[in-house]
Amino acid sequence: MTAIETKGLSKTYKATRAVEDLNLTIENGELFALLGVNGAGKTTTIKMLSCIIKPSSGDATLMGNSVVTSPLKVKEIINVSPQETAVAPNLSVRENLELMCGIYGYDSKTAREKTDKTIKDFSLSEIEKSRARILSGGWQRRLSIAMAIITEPEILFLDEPTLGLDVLARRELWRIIEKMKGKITIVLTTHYLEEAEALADRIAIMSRGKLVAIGTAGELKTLANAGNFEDAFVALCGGEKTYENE
Ligand SMILES: Nc1ncnc2c1ncn2[C@@H]1O[C@H](COP(=O)(O)OP(=O)(O)OP(=O)(O)O)[C@@H](O)[C@H]1O
Repeated sequence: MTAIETKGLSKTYKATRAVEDLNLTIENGELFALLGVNGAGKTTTIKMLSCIIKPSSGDATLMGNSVVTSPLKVKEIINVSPQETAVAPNLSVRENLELMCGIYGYDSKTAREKTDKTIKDFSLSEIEKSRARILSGGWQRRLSIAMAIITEPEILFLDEPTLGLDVLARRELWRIIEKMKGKITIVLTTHYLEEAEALADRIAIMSRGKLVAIGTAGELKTLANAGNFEDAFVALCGGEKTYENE
Protein backbone atom coordinates (compact mmCIF):
# COMPACT_ATOMS: atom_id res chain seq x y z
CA MET A 1 0.00 0.00 0.00
CA THR A 2 1.16 3.51 -0.78
CA ALA A 3 1.75 5.79 2.22
CA ILE A 4 2.84 8.95 0.41
CA GLU A 5 2.44 10.00 -3.19
CA THR A 6 3.53 13.36 -4.56
CA LYS A 7 2.34 14.67 -7.91
CA GLY A 8 4.07 17.69 -9.37
CA LEU A 9 4.73 18.96 -5.85
CA SER A 10 6.35 22.39 -6.10
CA LYS A 11 7.19 25.36 -3.89
CA THR A 12 8.45 28.69 -5.11
CA TYR A 13 9.67 31.54 -2.92
CA LYS A 14 9.77 34.66 -5.11
CA ALA A 15 12.65 33.85 -7.46
CA THR A 16 13.67 30.61 -5.70
CA ARG A 17 12.27 27.31 -6.89
CA ALA A 18 12.79 25.47 -3.62
CA VAL A 19 11.03 22.29 -4.83
CA GLU A 20 10.16 21.68 -8.46
CA ASP A 21 7.76 19.09 -9.84
CA LEU A 22 8.47 16.38 -7.29
CA ASN A 23 6.93 13.03 -8.20
CA LEU A 24 7.55 10.10 -5.90
CA THR A 25 5.83 7.26 -4.10
CA ILE A 26 6.68 5.95 -0.65
CA GLU A 27 5.30 2.60 0.48
CA ASN A 28 3.66 1.86 3.81
CA GLY A 29 6.27 0.90 6.41
CA GLU A 30 9.16 2.09 4.31
CA LEU A 31 12.06 4.06 5.75
CA PHE A 32 12.74 6.60 3.07
CA ALA A 33 15.70 9.00 3.14
CA LEU A 34 15.88 12.36 1.40
CA LEU A 35 19.41 13.43 0.61
CA GLY A 36 20.84 16.53 -1.01
CA VAL A 37 23.34 19.30 -0.45
CA ASN A 38 22.39 22.51 1.39
CA GLY A 39 19.40 24.21 -0.19
CA ALA A 40 18.38 21.15 -2.24
CA GLY A 41 14.78 21.39 -1.01
CA LYS A 42 14.61 18.60 1.58
CA THR A 43 13.18 20.63 4.46
CA THR A 44 10.74 22.42 2.14
CA THR A 45 9.51 19.00 0.96
CA ILE A 46 9.01 17.79 4.55
CA LYS A 47 7.24 21.04 5.44
CA MET A 48 4.81 20.60 2.54
CA LEU A 49 4.18 16.94 3.35
CA SER A 50 3.53 17.79 7.00
CA CYS A 51 1.24 20.72 6.09
CA ILE A 52 3.46 23.36 7.68
CA ILE A 53 3.58 25.22 4.35
CA LYS A 54 1.30 25.01 1.31
CA PRO A 55 2.60 23.88 -2.07
CA SER A 56 2.69 26.56 -4.80
CA SER A 57 1.41 23.87 -7.17
CA GLY A 58 0.94 20.13 -7.32
CA ASP A 59 -0.27 17.95 -4.47
CA ALA A 60 0.70 15.10 -2.17
CA THR A 61 -1.47 12.45 -0.56
CA LEU A 62 -0.63 10.79 2.75
CA MET A 63 -2.60 7.58 3.32
CA GLY A 64 -4.93 8.93 0.65
CA ASN A 65 -5.41 12.38 2.24
CA SER A 66 -4.40 15.44 0.23
CA VAL A 67 -2.15 18.07 1.84
CA VAL A 68 -4.01 20.67 -0.23
CA THR A 69 -7.62 19.74 0.41
CA SER A 70 -7.45 17.72 3.68
CA PRO A 71 -4.55 19.12 5.75
CA LEU A 72 -6.37 18.46 9.05
CA LYS A 73 -6.74 14.77 8.19
CA VAL A 74 -3.06 14.63 7.24
CA LYS A 75 -2.06 16.22 10.54
CA GLU A 76 -4.02 13.53 12.43
CA ILE A 77 -1.90 10.72 10.98
CA ILE A 78 1.58 12.26 11.00
CA ASN A 79 4.09 13.67 13.40
CA VAL A 80 7.34 15.54 12.91
CA SER A 81 10.62 15.69 14.75
CA PRO A 82 11.87 18.98 13.31
CA GLN A 83 15.43 20.10 12.62
CA GLU A 84 15.36 22.52 15.54
CA THR A 85 14.62 20.13 18.40
CA ALA A 86 11.11 20.86 19.65
CA VAL A 87 11.11 20.23 23.39
CA ALA A 88 9.79 22.50 26.15
CA PRO A 89 13.04 23.47 27.92
CA ASN A 90 11.61 24.08 31.39
CA LEU A 91 9.60 20.87 31.55
CA SER A 92 11.06 17.54 32.58
CA VAL A 93 11.38 14.67 30.12
CA ARG A 94 8.27 13.02 31.59
CA GLU A 95 6.33 16.30 31.53
CA ASN A 96 7.27 16.89 27.88
CA LEU A 97 5.91 13.47 26.96
CA GLU A 98 2.73 13.98 29.00
CA LEU A 99 2.28 17.42 27.45
CA MET A 100 2.37 15.86 23.99
CA CYS A 101 -0.29 13.33 25.04
CA GLY A 102 -2.41 16.21 26.38
CA ILE A 103 -2.13 18.11 23.09
CA TYR A 104 -3.34 15.00 21.27
CA GLY A 105 -6.31 14.66 23.63
CA TYR A 106 -5.41 11.50 25.59
CA ASP A 107 -6.97 11.25 29.07
CA SER A 108 -4.55 11.36 32.00
CA LYS A 109 -4.53 7.57 32.58
CA THR A 110 -3.74 6.86 28.93
CA ALA A 111 -1.17 9.66 28.93
CA ARG A 112 0.60 8.13 31.93
CA GLU A 113 0.59 4.64 30.40
CA LYS A 114 1.89 5.90 27.07
CA THR A 115 4.55 7.98 28.79
CA ASP A 116 5.70 4.99 30.87
CA LYS A 117 5.96 2.83 27.74
CA THR A 118 7.79 5.50 25.74
CA ILE A 119 10.28 6.14 28.57
CA LYS A 120 11.01 2.41 28.55
CA ASP A 121 11.17 2.06 24.74
CA PHE A 122 13.50 5.03 24.39
CA SER A 123 15.59 4.20 27.49
CA LEU A 124 14.82 7.59 29.05
CA SER A 125 14.27 6.44 32.65
CA GLU A 126 17.56 7.79 34.03
CA ILE A 127 16.71 11.31 32.84
CA GLU A 128 12.90 11.30 33.12
CA LYS A 129 12.92 13.90 35.93
CA SER A 130 15.56 16.16 34.33
CA ARG A 131 14.50 19.41 32.75
CA ALA A 132 14.90 19.25 28.99
CA ARG A 133 17.13 22.34 28.85
CA ILE A 134 19.94 20.68 30.78
CA LEU A 135 20.02 17.60 28.51
CA SER A 136 22.82 17.03 26.03
CA GLY A 137 22.04 17.38 22.32
CA GLY A 138 21.78 13.60 21.95
CA TRP A 139 19.27 13.21 24.76
CA GLN A 140 17.26 16.17 23.45
CA ARG A 141 17.04 14.59 19.99
CA ARG A 142 16.02 11.31 21.54
CA LEU A 143 13.29 13.07 23.55
CA SER A 144 12.16 14.97 20.45
CA ILE A 145 11.72 11.72 18.51
CA ALA A 146 10.00 10.08 21.51
CA MET A 147 7.55 13.02 21.60
CA ALA A 148 6.81 12.55 17.92
CA ILE A 149 6.24 8.80 18.23
CA ILE A 150 4.17 8.81 21.45
CA THR A 151 1.12 9.95 19.46
CA GLU A 152 1.38 6.79 17.31
CA PRO A 153 1.58 8.51 13.92
CA GLU A 154 1.18 6.43 10.77
CA ILE A 155 3.87 8.54 9.14
CA LEU A 156 6.84 10.08 10.95
CA PHE A 157 9.09 12.81 9.56
CA LEU A 158 12.59 13.06 10.97
CA ASP A 159 14.40 16.18 9.76
CA GLU A 160 18.13 15.65 10.33
CA PRO A 161 17.59 13.56 13.48
CA THR A 162 21.27 13.16 14.30
CA LEU A 163 22.56 16.61 13.32
CA GLY A 164 25.54 17.60 15.44
CA LEU A 165 25.59 14.43 17.53
CA ASP A 166 28.74 12.51 18.38
CA VAL A 167 29.23 9.07 16.89
CA LEU A 168 27.98 7.21 19.96
CA ALA A 169 24.83 9.31 20.31
CA ARG A 170 24.21 8.93 16.58
CA ARG A 171 24.56 5.15 16.72
CA GLU A 172 22.19 5.05 19.70
CA LEU A 173 19.58 6.99 17.73
CA TRP A 174 20.10 4.69 14.74
CA ARG A 175 19.28 1.78 17.03
CA ILE A 176 16.06 3.50 18.11
CA ILE A 177 15.09 4.37 14.52
CA GLU A 178 15.85 0.80 13.42
CA LYS A 179 13.47 -0.53 16.08
CA MET A 180 10.67 1.57 14.54
CA LYS A 181 11.44 0.32 11.04
CA GLY A 182 8.62 -1.48 9.30
CA LYS A 183 6.08 -0.50 11.98
CA ILE A 184 5.46 3.00 10.63
CA THR A 185 6.41 4.89 7.52
CA ILE A 186 9.43 7.11 8.18
CA VAL A 187 10.76 9.92 6.00
CA LEU A 188 14.18 11.06 7.11
CA THR A 189 16.43 13.84 5.86
CA THR A 190 20.11 13.75 6.59
CA HIS A 191 23.49 15.04 5.50
CA TYR A 192 25.18 11.91 6.80
CA LEU A 193 25.43 9.59 3.83
CA GLU A 194 26.32 6.59 5.97
CA GLU A 195 23.13 7.22 7.94
CA ALA A 196 20.97 6.96 4.84
CA GLU A 197 22.92 3.95 3.66
CA ALA A 198 22.62 2.19 7.02
CA LEU A 199 18.97 2.92 7.75
CA ALA A 200 16.99 3.59 4.59
CA ASP A 201 15.10 1.10 2.44
CA ARG A 202 15.26 3.63 -0.39
CA ILE A 203 16.96 6.95 -0.91
CA ALA A 204 15.96 9.96 -2.99
CA ILE A 205 18.62 12.46 -3.97
CA MET A 206 17.49 16.04 -4.55
CA SER A 207 19.50 18.78 -6.18
CA ARG A 208 18.36 22.37 -6.65
CA GLY A 209 14.77 21.50 -5.86
CA LYS A 210 14.57 18.54 -8.22
CA LEU A 211 14.62 14.81 -7.72
CA VAL A 212 17.72 13.54 -9.51
CA ALA A 213 17.78 9.89 -8.48
CA ILE A 214 15.86 7.37 -6.41
CA GLY A 215 16.58 3.80 -5.38
CA THR A 216 18.32 1.62 -2.83
CA ALA A 217 21.88 2.58 -1.88
CA GLY A 218 23.09 -0.30 -4.05
CA GLU A 219 20.99 0.79 -7.02
CA LEU A 220 22.28 4.36 -6.74
CA LYS A 221 25.88 3.13 -6.70
CA THR A 222 25.21 1.10 -9.83
CA LEU A 223 23.41 4.03 -11.46
CA ALA A 224 26.36 6.35 -10.87
CA ASN A 225 28.86 3.61 -11.63
CA ALA A 226 30.55 4.37 -8.31
CA GLY A 227 32.53 2.17 -5.94
CA ASN A 228 31.03 3.66 -2.80
CA PHE A 229 27.95 5.59 -1.81
CA GLU A 230 29.73 8.91 -1.25
CA ASP A 231 31.12 8.87 -4.80
CA ALA A 232 27.66 7.98 -6.08
CA PHE A 233 26.13 10.89 -4.17
CA VAL A 234 28.70 13.37 -5.51
CA ALA A 235 28.19 12.13 -9.07
CA LEU A 236 24.41 12.21 -8.83
CA CYS A 237 24.34 15.68 -7.20
CA GLY A 238 26.85 17.03 -9.66
CA GLY A 239 24.65 17.99 -12.56
CA GLU A 240 21.17 18.69 -13.77
CA LYS A 241 20.88 15.21 -15.26
CA THR A 242 17.97 13.14 -14.00
CA TYR A 243 18.71 9.49 -13.36
CA GLU A 244 15.38 8.35 -11.95
CA ASN A 245 13.93 6.68 -15.02
CA GLU A 246 17.02 5.18 -16.56
N1 LIG B 1 10.96 30.75 3.88
C1 LIG B 1 11.76 30.84 2.83
N2 LIG B 1 11.84 31.97 2.10
C2 LIG B 1 12.62 32.06 1.00
N3 LIG B 1 13.42 31.06 0.56
C3 LIG B 1 13.39 29.91 1.24
C4 LIG B 1 12.58 29.73 2.40
N4 LIG B 1 12.77 28.46 2.87
C5 LIG B 1 13.66 27.89 2.05
N5 LIG B 1 14.04 28.75 1.07
C6 LIG B 1 14.97 28.46 -0.02
O1 LIG B 1 14.54 27.28 -0.66
C7 LIG B 1 15.66 26.47 -1.04
C8 LIG B 1 15.52 25.09 -0.43
O2 LIG B 1 15.67 25.20 0.98
P1 LIG B 1 15.52 23.96 1.98
O3 LIG B 1 15.64 24.48 3.37
O4 LIG B 1 14.29 23.19 1.63
O5 LIG B 1 16.78 23.07 1.60
P2 LIG B 1 17.43 21.84 2.36
O6 LIG B 1 17.72 20.81 1.35
O7 LIG B 1 16.58 21.45 3.51
O8 LIG B 1 18.78 22.51 2.89
P3 LIG B 1 19.66 22.20 4.21
O9 LIG B 1 20.34 20.92 3.94
O10 LIG B 1 20.61 23.35 4.21
O11 LIG B 1 18.74 22.19 5.38
C9 LIG B 1 16.91 27.24 -0.60
O12 LIG B 1 17.38 27.97 -1.69
C10 LIG B 1 16.38 28.16 0.49
O13 LIG B 1 17.16 29.34 0.57
